[in-house]
Order: sequence, then C-alpha cells, then structure tokens
Amino acid sequence: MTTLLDVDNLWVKFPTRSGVFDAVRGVSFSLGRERLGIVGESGSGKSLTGRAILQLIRPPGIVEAGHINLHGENLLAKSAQEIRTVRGEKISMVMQDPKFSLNPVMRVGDQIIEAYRLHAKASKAEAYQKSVEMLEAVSIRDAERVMKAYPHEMSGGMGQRIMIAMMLIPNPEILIADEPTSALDVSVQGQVLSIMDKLVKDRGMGLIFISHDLNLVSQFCDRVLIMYAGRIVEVCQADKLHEAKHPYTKGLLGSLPRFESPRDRLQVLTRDPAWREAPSVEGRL
Ligand SMILES: Nc1ncnc2c1ncn2[C@@H]1O[C@H](COP(=O)(O)OP(=O)(O)OP(=O)(O)O)[C@@H](O)[C@H]1O
Repeated sequence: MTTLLDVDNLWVKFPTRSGVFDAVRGVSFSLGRERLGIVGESGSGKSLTGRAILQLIRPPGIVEAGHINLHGENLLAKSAQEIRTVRGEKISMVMQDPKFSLNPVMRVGDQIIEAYRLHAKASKAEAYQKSVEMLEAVSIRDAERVMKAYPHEMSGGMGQRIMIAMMLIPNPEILIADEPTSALDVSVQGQVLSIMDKLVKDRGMGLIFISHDLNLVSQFCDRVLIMYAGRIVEVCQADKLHEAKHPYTKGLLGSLPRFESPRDRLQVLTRDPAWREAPSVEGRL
C-alpha cells in the first residue's frame, strides 16, 4: 500500500512549573489509503497526535519528531505559510463538535462559498453551484435550503456533514477526524460514518479516525493503534481487535458493556506501571 504519511518518533511536550509533561512520547506510524483508528482512554494522547501532524499545538506546547513526512516531504521543515497551504489543500481535520467550527452569524452557504473561493478561482455563481454539489455529496437532500440557513438552525448531524463537506472542498488526500461522531445519536452517527467510508473508497483518501469507542473503531477501521500514556502499546487489524494481546487493550475490551451478554459488574481497568515505561510499538504499514 502507498504510504501517504509517515510520522517518526513524535513527541508533544508541555512545560509546567514542576517540569516538562510529555503528553505524546515517541510514537511512529504511517498511513496509507486506509482507515486508521487511534483509540485509548481519555488523556492517552490521541487528539494531540492528530493535532501535531497539522502543527495545531498551541504554545507553550512543543512538537518534536524525527520527521512528519507527507509524500516524503517533511512538514516540520515547512514555513507557517506553507503549513497553512497543507492544511487547506492536502490534509483536513474534522473535530467533534461542528458548532464551534462554523461561524454562528454567517449563513451556512456563504461559509461554504467563501471556503470554496479560497481554494479555486470561481465566480460567485459557480462557487454556489459547487457548494450545493458538495452538500449533496454528503447526503444533504435539501441543499438549497441549507445554504440559506444559519448554523443554529442545523441539527448536530447536519452540522457535522456540513463540516465534512467544507473539509472536502479542496479534495484533501488525508482526513483527520477527531471523535467526529461522538456528539451524534446512533442513527446519525451511522450516516456520517458511511459518508466518510465512501469518501475513502471513492477518492482513495487516507483517514485517521480518533475515537475512544473500541467497538466502533473495530467495525469501521482497517487498522488500529492503541495508545496508552502517550505511547502506542499495540497495533491490530481492526477486525482482529478481539484477539488483541496487550493486557491494556484486553482490559479496554473487557470493560465495555455488552447487550448480548450483560454482566453484573464490568471489568475494572487496571494499569500496570510497567506499561508506561515499555517502548512505543511501531504503527508502520
Ligand atoms: N495545552 C495543554 N497543556 C497541558 N497539558 C495538556 C494540554 N493539552 C493536552 N494536555 C494533556 O495531554 C494529555 C493528552 O491529551 P489528549 O487531548 O491528546 O488526550 P486524548 O487521548 O485525546 O483524550 P480525550 O479522549 O479525553 O480527548 C492529557 O493528559 C491532557 O491533559
């Protein structure tokens, strides 16, 4: 499989009064034209890993890595201006809650048109037409009405689909989706996932899907990186997640509630201090 992105020995550090806190500690992985899940409990470093790729870590946070190569070009060697272009054209990111990403006082259509015209020279009429097509591509049926609406008039699922539409305007090769469906109810979650799935297949995109939901990731992704305390503890084929070997992954799986075989008590997730110290596992293809 072609490697789109290669992350080598990534660290994210935060200086604090009591010393430097290493939130991500030397992770290495690559991404092809696949759906790569990153799972782990809260605080394991999933989001920071995604944000660091796009240099979205705010100071005083520090990002260090051997390289973060996109098609063999090191993103860490690029200027701020060049990184903005990468963010706009090559790698897009969708966050958990679309409400914080859309401008509340601007009509949805005007925001999409503005995003489109930032990337392509187009008249307003052309940009309008393209924007309607983008909304239709993410299964929004009454696109013309949605173009006139304000973000507060949208449901969560609709807002998330609009965000995905905006992120896809430049036709990125990589989409980083950070808990993109956790604010949505289950049926809308399914719709958003199937849209992303189609995009990966039709456009040959690479998707990094960050989630704390192991069941969802095992069904939706191709490969999974399991993170604990800023490191990768295990890498699995998603459909083989139930055969995971690391006690942390087993513990995460064991602590999930199950409808088909309900238990009186859920397994408590115990953590061995030795796991923190074990070197990060490589998540390369
Ligand atoms: N700006 C910051 N300053 C200091 N520590 C931070 C900062 N941002 C994140 N952290 C810490 O880094 C660790 C990893 O954070 P991260 O957001 O990547 O976790 P996560 O695995 O995505 O968890 P969640 O599922 O809760 O979002 C956490 O312990 C968090 O408290």
